[in-house]
Amino acid sequence: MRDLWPFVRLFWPQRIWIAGGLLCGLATMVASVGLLALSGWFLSAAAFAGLSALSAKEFNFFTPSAGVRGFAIMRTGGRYAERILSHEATLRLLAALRVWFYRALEPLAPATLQRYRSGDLLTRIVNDIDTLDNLYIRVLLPSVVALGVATLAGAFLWWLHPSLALVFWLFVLLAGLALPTFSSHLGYRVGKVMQLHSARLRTHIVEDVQGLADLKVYGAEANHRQRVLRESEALLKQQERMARISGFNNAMLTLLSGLAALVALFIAIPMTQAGHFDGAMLALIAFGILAAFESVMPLPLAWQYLGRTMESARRLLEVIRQRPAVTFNDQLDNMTPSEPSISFQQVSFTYPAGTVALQDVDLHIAAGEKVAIVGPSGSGKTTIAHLLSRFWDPRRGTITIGGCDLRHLSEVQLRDTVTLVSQKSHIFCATLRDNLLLANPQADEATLWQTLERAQLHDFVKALPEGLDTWTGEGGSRLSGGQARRLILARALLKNSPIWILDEPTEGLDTTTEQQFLHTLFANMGGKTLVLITHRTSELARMDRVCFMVDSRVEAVGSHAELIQQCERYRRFVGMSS
Ligand SMILES: Nc1ncnc2c1ncn2[C@@H]1O[C@H](COP(=O)(O)OP(=O)(O)OP(=O)(O)O)[C@@H](O)[C@H]1O
Repeated sequence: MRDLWPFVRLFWPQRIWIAGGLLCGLATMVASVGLLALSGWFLSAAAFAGLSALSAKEFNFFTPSAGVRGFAIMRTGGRYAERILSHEATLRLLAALRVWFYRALEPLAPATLQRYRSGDLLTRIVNDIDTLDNLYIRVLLPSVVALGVATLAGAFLWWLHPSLALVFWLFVLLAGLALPTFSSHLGYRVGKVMQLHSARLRTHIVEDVQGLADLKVYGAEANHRQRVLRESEALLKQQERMARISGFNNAMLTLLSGLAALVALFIAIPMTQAGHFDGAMLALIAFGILAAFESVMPLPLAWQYLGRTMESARRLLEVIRQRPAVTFNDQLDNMTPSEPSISFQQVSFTYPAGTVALQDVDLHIAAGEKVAIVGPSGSGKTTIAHLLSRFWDPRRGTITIGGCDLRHLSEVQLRDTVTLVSQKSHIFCATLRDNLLLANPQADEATLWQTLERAQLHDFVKALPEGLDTWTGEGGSRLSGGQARRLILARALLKNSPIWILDEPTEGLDTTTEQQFLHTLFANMGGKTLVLITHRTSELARMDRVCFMVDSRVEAVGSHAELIQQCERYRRFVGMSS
């Protein structure tokens, strides 16, 4: 239950809508009970009155029929208002929950979120948050309405005779408390397991759809289909169990409401004979009890789904209670880097999984310098880019930009100073314009076209029928590799930060496109500081210096020519024999 408290706090801003929904729900139910009870009494009383001409003449038809009409109108109006208010409350709660969860996710990206599969995260954001809806619409609303109706109906029966109220409350307690407790006990585990299977099923499906091309190529579709089928069958089994519990609940509820009316009649009949009230009141009591039980009907289902709701709450909290790999202190924006120089002093870093990625790295890059970082695969090059972007902090040592420790810069300052372009840079499934404006939302039309010109994309975009409003497709799938790289470069140009880190920006491009891309890049560098991480050796002579990394350490730093002269390993790395 503790897991639900953080979510209950999110309900507070929507209290007006929630309270409105609850009040209208209660009014509707009271009107329903009143309508059925009064109608029953009216018909019976009219029948009794019709037995003699005198009593028929004296019988007041108008007040009860006005009451029946009044209750009918109140029930219809109340239901309409209740639906509107509770839908409004639910949608607002959903929006608040999604925004709250997304905000909590942001500081966890990218380091901590690597632990989760994308399908799993999607399920948490969509399904688990939807399931939390149950808390208001299926638990809170029916519970409050049932409590209100049971109190009011019981008070009325007490006024008729206390024993009638006691019988009614006894059966209400059985149906509204004992049965839900029992079914929540039965449904708790089933609900939990059901939520788990449904999350797994979605994760598998998302993953399989993403990797469908590879599954086809390797003929592994059948295996993966089996995996989805197995998960689907496991989910169906749990759904079947849940349906059986629901069926049992419904049967018990009908039995208990019938028994309550029967026992009440059993007590009330002698009272009519003793002259406590007339015979028509028997219809009012029986119909009133049956109608009041309708408010108790949704309770077992609500409690039965509580397991599912709590499992969803647990899954959401599990993600957002993770500690971010880095925390920015945005109070610290009084420190400003004096110049775009970079310094790594004795920096060591180990990934949480235990892989040592950097050891005692010392590297100093002057403002405006262009430095390539090269080395065998796994030597720690990308880790340098990630530490400079503060996706992680070093375990030991200090990284400074313009003399400021990276940990003393606010996030805004750091992002304004350093732009990271990598082969994994994401192209959003949106228009070309949206993808560009991401870097600078204020950029006007003329600036966008100038930037495209600088990135050599101008002619391509101009020839498109929809120009800047052309859709890029998922991950830029409607663009060629070279166009996608240039779009990412254009985005970096729009950002115009003084330090650029490019991690394998030409990966996957053919030599001609790569040359064109690098040409565009160098033409646009101006006085920026450039850190270029690359496997390609063709451009190294154009760089001011090269940092050669081997086994998580800096092996040598110098100009390409110097390293060729001085470092045997470097010579071998660039493919030159000594
Ligand atoms: N997120 C991560 N979690 C755990 N280990 C990681 C992670 N990223 C990288 N590593 C490990 O850290 C080491 C350095 O990786 P890094 O990506 O920095 O190397 P690299 O030189 O850029 O390699 P490549 O040239 O293949 O891209 C490798 O052994 C790698 O397996």
